[in-house]
Amino acid sequence: MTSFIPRAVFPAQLSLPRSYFLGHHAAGLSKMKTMLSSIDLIIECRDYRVPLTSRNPLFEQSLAGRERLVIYTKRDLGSKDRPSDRRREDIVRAWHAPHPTLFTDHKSKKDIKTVLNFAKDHAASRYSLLGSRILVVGMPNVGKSSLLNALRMAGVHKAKAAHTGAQPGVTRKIASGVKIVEKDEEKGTEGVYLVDTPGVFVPFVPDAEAMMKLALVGSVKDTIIAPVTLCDYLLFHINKQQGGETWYKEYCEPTNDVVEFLEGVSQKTGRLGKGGVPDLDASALWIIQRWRQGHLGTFVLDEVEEDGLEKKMREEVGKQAKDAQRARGKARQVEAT
Ligand SMILES: Nc1nc2c(ncn2[C@@H]2O[C@H](COP(=O)(O)OP(=O)(O)OP(=O)(O)O)[C@@H](O)[C@H]2O)c(=O)[nH]1
Repeated sequence: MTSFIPRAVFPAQLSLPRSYFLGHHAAGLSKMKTMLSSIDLIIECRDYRVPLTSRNPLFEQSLAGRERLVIYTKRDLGSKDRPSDRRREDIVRAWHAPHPTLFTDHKSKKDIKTVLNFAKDHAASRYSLLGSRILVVGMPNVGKSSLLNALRMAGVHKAKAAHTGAQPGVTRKIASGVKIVEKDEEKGTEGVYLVDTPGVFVPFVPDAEAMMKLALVGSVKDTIIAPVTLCDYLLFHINKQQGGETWYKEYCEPTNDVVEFLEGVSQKTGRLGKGGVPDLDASALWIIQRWRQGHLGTFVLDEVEEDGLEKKMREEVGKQAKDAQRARGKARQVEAT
């Protein structure tokens, strides 16, 4: 029996859209900037599965110089607490130093308690008559509202205050602060309030692969990239994981062919169109959702290396320089006409 060899590279996707910066992203960001003077701490949420691709230079520029806690959400979808997971987390922590970094699963009481304690200690370290105000920012669908709800439940035992959903763009407006820690008269501390914000997408996605990663983790609406293409990219990643080809054995033999894979899924799950023809789009969307719920392996899509963040920042600077050069060129053309 020949052993299965996964694809080493994913074919270039030249026609894929590479922008998703919407009106409410821009509006949310400008509103955030106007609020900064009344904010004591920023919690920047990032998706655990894309620690590099989810870096948003807009937050770096707008929130620079502010105290920040970086939280990697959805840890349950990317980690199994293997030594390799912990090594990766150490690298990511070092990237953000001196900003502190935490990793959370919104359903883990322990993780939520850690964030809550951080917020309490931070508030206690600086007295403010109005209480401490924390702004929660991050890419669309990263789990900001879920984190807020979990902190509120753990801190003041109150039910959901923010709407959550599986597609990006659920939060469209900046709400008023939601209490997560009560005022404590004995300790002389005021309450802690969290301000939820709309997700803000990156202004420019460097390549098609980054766009597919952001779409897979749910930062981009599912209508933007063809489901079969996205599922093919997911299959590529599943096959790269140790033993990944066995995770879909109920649908088909190990394969690098997305159509063969999706035909197996269609047959097995009854996703068939007229005349029993496999419905590949519906099967692809279903598989992507299964992965997002943690049913098809838990792994990270980005390569995490010690100098990874530095490389990514150099790319961003290079891109900004190119944009500036292009803008100067255009300005010269206009002047000459
Ligand atoms: N498995 C898992 N799912 C999570 C976690 N946090 C959030 N989610 C899910 O991710 C989806 C998006 O969560 P939201 O809290 O609505 O995300 P958001 O960042 O507020 O989204 P926008 O309003 O689009 O900016 C929901 O389906 C949540 O249930 C987590 O830690 N683990």
